[in-house]
Amino acid sequence: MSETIRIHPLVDQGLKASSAQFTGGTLVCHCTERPVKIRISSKVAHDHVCGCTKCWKPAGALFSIVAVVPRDKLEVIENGDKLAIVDDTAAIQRYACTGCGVHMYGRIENKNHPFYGFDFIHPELFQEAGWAPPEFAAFVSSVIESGYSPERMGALRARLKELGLEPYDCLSPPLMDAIAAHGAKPSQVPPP
Ligand SMILES: N[C@@H](CCC(=O)N[C@@H](CS)C(=O)NCC(=O)O)C(=O)O
Ligand SMILES: [Zn+2]
Ligand SMILES: [Zn+2]
Repeated sequence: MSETIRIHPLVDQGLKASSAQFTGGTLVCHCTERPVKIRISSKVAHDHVCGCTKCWKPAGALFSIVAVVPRDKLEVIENGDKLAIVDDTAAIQRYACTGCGVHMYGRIENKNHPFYGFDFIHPELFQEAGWAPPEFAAFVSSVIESGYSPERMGALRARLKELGLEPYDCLSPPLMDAIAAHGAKPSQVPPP
């Protein structure tokens, strides 16, 4: 009997469709008292599951769900005094709630970073439904760093494909191309 591989509770039963009406909403942390609330006035883009050790995931999940929004479309609206940066040396400064530990958003302050201008959020924290579901799986091999058995990686990648989440060990090819294009020097290769 094949064992069930749990990716994330919102992914394991199949992905929920996005709604054309979704244009943003409110992210809420897990605190029962004085929850942190963040207003997002935008759709989410590049939603994906991430297997890296740095992204916040709920208990029991192997992957996080992460998407981006323009940084000027994100506003902390309640209890922002509870937020603290997890690691201020990381490229993405992740703001976590000091009450419940949930990461509310990640921000890039380096203006030369290819993704400067975008904040990283966990759309499962939206009060509202309808956000675009994950499109691919990033940093898949990184789950081994969290203790996942290397022998089970074949089954894990097969399960991700079954869910429609193509597995990559870094980001997806279009995002990797965007990063490379950002760092490209004037043309040293013949044009196509
Ligand atoms: N293998 C590493 C990968 C960490 C990593 O590079 N994470 C990516 C995806 S979230 C990233 O962009 N990190 C930038 C940062 O964390 O500041 C781990 O699992 O800790
Ligand atoms: Zn909290
Ligand atoms: Zn990550």
